[in-house]
Amino acid sequence: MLKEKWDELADVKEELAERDWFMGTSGNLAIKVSNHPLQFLVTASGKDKRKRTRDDFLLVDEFGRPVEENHLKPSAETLLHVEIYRRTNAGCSLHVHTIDNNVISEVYGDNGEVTFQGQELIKAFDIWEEDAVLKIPIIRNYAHIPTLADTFAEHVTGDSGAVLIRNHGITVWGRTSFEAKKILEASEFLFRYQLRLLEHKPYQLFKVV
Ligand SMILES: CSCCC(=O)C(=O)COP(=O)(O)O
Ligand SMILES: [Zn+2]
Repeated sequence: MLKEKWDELADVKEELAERDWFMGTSGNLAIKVSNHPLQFLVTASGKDKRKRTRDDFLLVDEFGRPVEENHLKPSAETLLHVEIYRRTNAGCSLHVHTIDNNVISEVYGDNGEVTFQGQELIKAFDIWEEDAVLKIPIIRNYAHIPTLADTFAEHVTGDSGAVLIRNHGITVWGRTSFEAKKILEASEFLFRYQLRLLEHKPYQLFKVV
């Protein structure tokens, strides 16, 4: 099981690396290994996530502490992943910093959320109604990680979802790694679309949906 989950997360990491979503060692990924006790694999802190090595991940418990003595440190943002696995049935959580998610988070940061409507890719969030509205929350980037995790946790209300951290990045989660990746890719598509749209229709910024 552990080996299977390790390989699954390593494959996701490789795919996100191909998209160049781990600039400057940023980003962290996690995958649940067991429910009782709650244990998940998380990326080791400060690594170049474009490389595939035997030190890429370590197993942590429900508090984000390494399960075994280890020379590796869990991601500095492990507590955000902890909140996801404690509160939901998610199986995988992904955090990346991109230019698009940072710019979107700054443009709409004062609103506390960014809203999308009338875009086909909203369906990737399992929202199928014709005029459905997708809201992605934007939270403040607290340097104190327990405070960041507490603020983040307020928005972790379902087994899949996405939260932007202002001028920092996005964290998404899903029941499976496939679902988490789908939500991440769809979010980044929507962010790029919205930013491109603003170049052509700047007044869209003030449109209330
Ligand atoms: C160098 S990026 C700053 C830390 C961060 O936001 C991040 O995503 C990576 O931290 P980690 O400890 O998971 O490597
Ligand atoms: Zn980060």
